[in-house]
Amino acid sequence: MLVAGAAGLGGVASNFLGGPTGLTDGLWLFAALVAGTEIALRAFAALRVRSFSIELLVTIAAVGALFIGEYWESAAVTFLFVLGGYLEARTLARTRSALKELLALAPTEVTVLRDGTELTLAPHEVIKGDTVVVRPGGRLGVDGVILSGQAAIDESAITGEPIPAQKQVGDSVFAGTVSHDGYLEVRAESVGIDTTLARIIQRVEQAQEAKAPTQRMIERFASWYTPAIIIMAVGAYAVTRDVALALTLLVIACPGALVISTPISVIAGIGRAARGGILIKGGEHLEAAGRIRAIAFDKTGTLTEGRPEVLTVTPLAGIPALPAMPDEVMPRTRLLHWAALAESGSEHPLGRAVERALPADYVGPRADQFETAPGGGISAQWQSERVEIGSPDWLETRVSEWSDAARAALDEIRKRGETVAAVAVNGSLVGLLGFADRLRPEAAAALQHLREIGVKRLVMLTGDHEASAQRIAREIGIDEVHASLLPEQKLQAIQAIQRETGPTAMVGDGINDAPALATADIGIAMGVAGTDVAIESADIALMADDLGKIAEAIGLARATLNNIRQNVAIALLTVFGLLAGVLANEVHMAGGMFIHQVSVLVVVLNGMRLMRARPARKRHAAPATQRLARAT
Ligand SMILES: Nc1ncnc2c1ncn2[C@@H]1O[C@H](COP(=O)(O)OP(=O)(O)OP(=O)(O)O)[C@@H](O)[C@H]1O
Ligand SMILES: [Zn+2]
Repeated sequence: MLVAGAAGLGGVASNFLGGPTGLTDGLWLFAALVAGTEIALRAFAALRVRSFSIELLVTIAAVGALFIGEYWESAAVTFLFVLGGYLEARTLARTRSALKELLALAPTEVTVLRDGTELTLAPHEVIKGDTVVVRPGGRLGVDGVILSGQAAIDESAITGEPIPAQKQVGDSVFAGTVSHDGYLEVRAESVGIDTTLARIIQRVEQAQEAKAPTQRMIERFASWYTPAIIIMAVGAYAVTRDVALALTLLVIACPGALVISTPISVIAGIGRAARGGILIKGGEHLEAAGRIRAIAFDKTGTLTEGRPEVLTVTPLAGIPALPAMPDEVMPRTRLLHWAALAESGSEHPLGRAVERALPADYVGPRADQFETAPGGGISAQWQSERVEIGSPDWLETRVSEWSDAARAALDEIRKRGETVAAVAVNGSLVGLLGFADRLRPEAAAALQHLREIGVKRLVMLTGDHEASAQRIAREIGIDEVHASLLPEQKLQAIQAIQRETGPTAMVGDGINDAPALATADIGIAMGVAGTDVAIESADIALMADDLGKIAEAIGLARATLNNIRQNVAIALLTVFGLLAGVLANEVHMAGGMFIHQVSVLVVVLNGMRLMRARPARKRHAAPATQRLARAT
């Protein structure tokens, strides 16, 4: 590029100063050969895989110009093409690597405590299980769990959340985050390329390669457009007998700006989203997210915090004590013991709640075997006892009798809007538990915001009973509730919404909502930092546990779609404008190439604007104190 540019300029100088024509043309010929060889080689490589490239158009035009003695045109066209390609590649690389800056956030040195002495190691030298020391103001070099100490940790590198989260013993922390205060000892869980930060960046790079539907369409278009242009140029020559005109047509019709129009926006949009803690899995999902008209929410863990508490414990008459327990244990405690035994192998949030309802030092027996019924409950075997816990509807078919007293107790708990789980031992109902879960503090405002940005329909899908679902729906302002759904019924509900309203997103925890998440046009998982499965299975993964990020993701997706449309418009208008100019005999080859290359750069720069996009995000966050409380 530099040699061709220098030779071309030399030719211009020679021409201007009235040098011999031989010298002037010789310099331009030399420039055209230097810049053109590279273009011709690329055109040839593409032809070998039977693809008509833009380079082919330029090569034909440049060679043709040399044949008719237009050395200046040939030199200018080839040089401008190479220069434009270079600038485009540079800006594209800059856009792609913007995220890599995040990696630079991980420190280059980590302090590790081994056998009571402090060692300074490179992050990848840390071994899983090492104790890593983090001083106030220090950055974490590994993913891990806090062993001692507590600190306010700025996780913005991962979640995009500017407000630090208060973390204490047992909480997970991530490489690239900063401890604002406090001395921490952290047990290393993932190091080097296995950290959440490193994996996010890797995932984003893959996502940026995944083609959007618009991009595929444009590539198909270009594959017949290029040969069509050659035929058109030949036709133009046949009619006008004007070689220069035919060659100019080849140059100005280059689809360069069109081909880059979509990928540049997708790369920038996905990169921008990732910096806000929103992982979008590819151009396809970005486009789909921009078209969302309805959103379905799972209840537990999505609209609520997913940390239910046991509020009501209602043992029924005649509840036995666990075989190993002394007889004086109160019936309430007996019920909790049976429930904890049944839940001992379960991952369900209600199971965790039962565990928390018992004293921290309680160690009960664990089930020998258990079987979960998704959306129903869990059935466990311990020695000769069979214990079952689950929704009353599910358990009703598995117990011998459901007494009037039990029915009255059930209605009572449901009236308060609590989620009920019933417990049976060896086929007899022994008691009922009532649970309540706190709403996410940002839920109501986040849903309101989604309505404001034009999402037509917000729906709650839950396995829970109608009464408790309705209570939560009222409080956060969702008017459509589908309750008592089994996982496959959630899937059918999504299909119905898609038929009635159009493109639908589903927000869920991915535990028992996997089929519905997969069926929705976009599956969104929240609060996934550190959970591999959720990151992998969702179309959009939100690092932070924040419903407000959904509107932000949709806003960014729409901004990207708009940006793509602008780019396609710029590309097409340029080609048509140039075509009119050529037909009016105003535009010639070098000038045409110049304007064409400018249009490519305009498209690239327009795409890059997305990197700085600030989606109109309302801070509907709860006051800081409440948020800190939530994070602990
Ligand atoms: N392990 C369990 N322990 C106790 N109850 C359970 C268990 N699994 C399911 N249930 C009962 O089945 C109902 C539906 O369970 P499911 O897991 O489908 O819903 P969820 O995920 O808790 O709620 P949502 O669908 O709103 O997220 C629960 O409300 C509860 O009554
Ligand atoms: Zn759920």
